[in-house]
Amino acid sequence: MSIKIENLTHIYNPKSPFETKALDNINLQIESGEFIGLIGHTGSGKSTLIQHLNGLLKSTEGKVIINGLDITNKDTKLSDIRKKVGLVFQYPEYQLFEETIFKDIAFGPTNLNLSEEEIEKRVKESMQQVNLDFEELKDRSPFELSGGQKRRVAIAGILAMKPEILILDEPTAGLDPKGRDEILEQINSLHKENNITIILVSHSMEDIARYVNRIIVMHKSKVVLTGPPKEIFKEYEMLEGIGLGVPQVTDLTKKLLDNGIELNNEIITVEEAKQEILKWIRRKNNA
Ligand SMILES: Nc1ncnc2c1ncn2[C@@H]1O[C@H](COP(=O)(O)OP(=O)(O)OP(=O)(O)O)[C@@H](O)[C@H]1O
Repeated sequence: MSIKIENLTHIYNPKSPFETKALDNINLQIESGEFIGLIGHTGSGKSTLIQHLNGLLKSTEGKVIINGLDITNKDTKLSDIRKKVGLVFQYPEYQLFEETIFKDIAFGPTNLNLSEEEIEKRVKESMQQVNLDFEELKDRSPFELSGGQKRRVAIAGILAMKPEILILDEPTAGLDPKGRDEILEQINSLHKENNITIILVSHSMEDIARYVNRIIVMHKSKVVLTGPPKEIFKEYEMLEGIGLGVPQVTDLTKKLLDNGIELNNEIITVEEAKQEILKWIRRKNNA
């Protein structure tokens, strides 16, 4: 499913002393199957933007078009859109409420009036997708789980709706490095295996650089950069200027380059850096 955003502006508390323009004339096109990293400093407008993608917020001006359908049009049935656009909020584990993990994940599919067999199939599948053991966990309370496991239950609940667009707002917030890597790997597999459109909201360039096809950078309610990670990281000074920076390994490479060590300046993973440095050492030894 594709997303087109045209001249989207959102003002909170208009015409009051608390008026805030959270989105200022946003224009974006996201193609079906893209894996997007949406990044920006706190308060830049990321959460406001994603809430427009399934009609949770109403635009002050502008349009949001999902697969050709204008969801800002008052005649569009938002319930149909919400079945296809799955939104995982920040700290989704706080929204778990059922007495068993099965019931929690089955909540969305049950509301779709699916058969019991289909609901069970979807709960099993979505638990597998986030690496949770169905037999071991289905009858347990979600509240007995660790923070990372609770988050996976919450994500499984959205996956069980079989969304065609999956939006995750800071899915790694508050997790330890291992938990962060696991969640990101699972999201990456979901993208590879199902080719759904994914939008991953993050503060961290490190988190998204390895996985996404394209980065959208927001700053002060506007989209200021968009492109593949390697292109975005060339805008080093601008990213520093808006408090985002680049992944540490890209930063290190730049510093080595500035000091006369000839490396490819498009490095975004530790593995790429390792290979480039080894090549440089070999060149040096052969000279
Ligand atoms: N419900 C609201 N009412 C009034 N102002 C709001 C509301 N939600 C957000 N804002 C304001 O809109 C601006 C954008 O906020 P938003 O939450 O979209 O940013 P963000 O980039 O998602 O930030 P974070 O990374 O901290 O989640 C901020 O100035 C914020 O204070």
